[in-house]
Amino acid sequence: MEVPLAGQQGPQDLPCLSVSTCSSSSPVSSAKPGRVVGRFSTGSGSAQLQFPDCGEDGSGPFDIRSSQLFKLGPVESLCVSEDSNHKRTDEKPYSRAITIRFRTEDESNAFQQAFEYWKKEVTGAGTGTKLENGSVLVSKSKFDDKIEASSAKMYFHYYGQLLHQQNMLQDYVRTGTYYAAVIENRLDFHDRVVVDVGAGSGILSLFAAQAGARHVYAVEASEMAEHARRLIAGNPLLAQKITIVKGKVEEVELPEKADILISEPMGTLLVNERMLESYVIARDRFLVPNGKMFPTIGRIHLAPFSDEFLYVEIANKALFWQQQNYYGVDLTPLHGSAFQGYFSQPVVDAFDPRLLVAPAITHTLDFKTLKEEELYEFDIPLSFKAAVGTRVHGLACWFDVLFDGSSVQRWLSTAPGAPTTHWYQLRCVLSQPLYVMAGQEITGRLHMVAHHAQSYTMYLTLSAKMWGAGAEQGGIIQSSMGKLDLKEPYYRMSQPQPYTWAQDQQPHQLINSQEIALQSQDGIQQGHGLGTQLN
Ligand SMILES: C[S@@+](CC[C@H](N)C(=O)[O-])C[C@H]1O[C@@H](n2cnc3c(N)ncnc32)[C@H](O)[C@@H]1O
Repeated sequence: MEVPLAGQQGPQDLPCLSVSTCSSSSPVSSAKPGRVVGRFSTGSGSAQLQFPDCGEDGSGPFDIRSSQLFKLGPVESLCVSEDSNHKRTDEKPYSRAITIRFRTEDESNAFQQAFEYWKKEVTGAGTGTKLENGSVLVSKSKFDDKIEASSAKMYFHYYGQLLHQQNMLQDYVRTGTYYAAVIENRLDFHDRVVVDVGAGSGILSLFAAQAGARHVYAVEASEMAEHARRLIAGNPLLAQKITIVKGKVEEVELPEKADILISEPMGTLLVNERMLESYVIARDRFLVPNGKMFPTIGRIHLAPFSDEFLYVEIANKALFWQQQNYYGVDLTPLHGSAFQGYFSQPVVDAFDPRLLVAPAITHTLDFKTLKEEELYEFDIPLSFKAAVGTRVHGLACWFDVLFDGSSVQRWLSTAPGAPTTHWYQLRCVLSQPLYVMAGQEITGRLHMVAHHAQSYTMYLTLSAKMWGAGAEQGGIIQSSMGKLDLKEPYYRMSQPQPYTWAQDQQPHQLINSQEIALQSQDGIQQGHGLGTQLN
């Protein structure tokens, strides 16, 4: 049903079936039972919603700027409003609520759209403040301040499509681990208020409801919120416990605080997409002090690797630009840039852990205490001891997250060698490899700087110290640097995987010999991580 959008000043009437206050289940008095009109208008300098057919007993007027409309079901909504007489700070600020019933789902959707229109366009809420002279002072949300509008548009468009939600749902390592973490820790959910941060299809909200949550607020900014609404309505035993709230966690208001947050905010290398920042903002906005977070901590693991085949593959991509007679044109002036360009792409694929040259180091992010700003720019100092003598081609990275439940602690791991997830692993390949001897120290730094396109620029330095005769004179003999864009990964999953491993082969044996055999690895599904693909 199309909503006839109101002009800035003209009132807009929309039909409802009945209105009841939340303190009583009986409808508030109406002139003609079964014929109630919800009127959106501007009055006393602000946008209001009222029900002129009803009496004064709690049905309005509502100041739309400080009100929220939640869909309780296909033909039922809840309108909660901040009480303007509210003085005490120790009470929940929303103290007035009505339930609105509609004859049809179309009427309900039209009302919802009108509410959102009046909130955004007429009051300027969410995008700015309406000044007395009628102009709007734009004060964007924390999300809009950090993220380019074009990036956000593409991002939420991507997640608004079922096929991409399906890709995540079909990662059974991921979804199965979430399910186990929730159901095995049902004590943490039973009779608790839950907020699902970035609910997508609503799957985690449904898990939380299965675990006995008292109520779940499923916050989702993309159009997927509409699909989630339908999915949840189609599971009626759980639906009554779940409210979909369409909007960004940085902007929406909820009627109560959460005892526990659940979310899947992890991107490639954990931090891609910058959704961890939204998770932390949701914690500060919605979680009770000492409330639980699922996941609770995240860890990035990093180790040097040796992969001659991968290195040659990347270096060879730029060979095209070495042609001196491409239809009579010399392409070589661009060879250097193309070469650097290919090495600026982190490689996403599943690799054999025996390519690692040293035990991994770990960088931990504690979601319960992490500050949002700490994710804008951070440094991971690197220090390894090579287990073998080999060429080091770069840094391999993966992550895991912990669900620190009261009953069971569960890890979701994306490590090489562990069951493959849609995140795979990530490798930063250096254009200048280092040669190391067994036992040699490799040091360096990974400096991560967030950018406005919901990702990071990665600055990697690796150095190998002097080794053997004359080493006591000190000094670093080799150093290699790379600048990579986490938003522009090279998805290599569909490429032939180069290594075959004999059953009895020990780690690093092949690294020493650098024997390379071709093996096609069909059937690996393309993953996603922000860039051309997400998460
Ligand atoms: C990785 S998906 C996870 C979806 C779902 N929770 C699941 O586990 O299948 C992240 C979801 O969060 C949503 N999202 C990302 N940032 C958000 C924000 N700031 N506010 C609300 N939703 C957000 C995206 O649109 C996307 O649907």
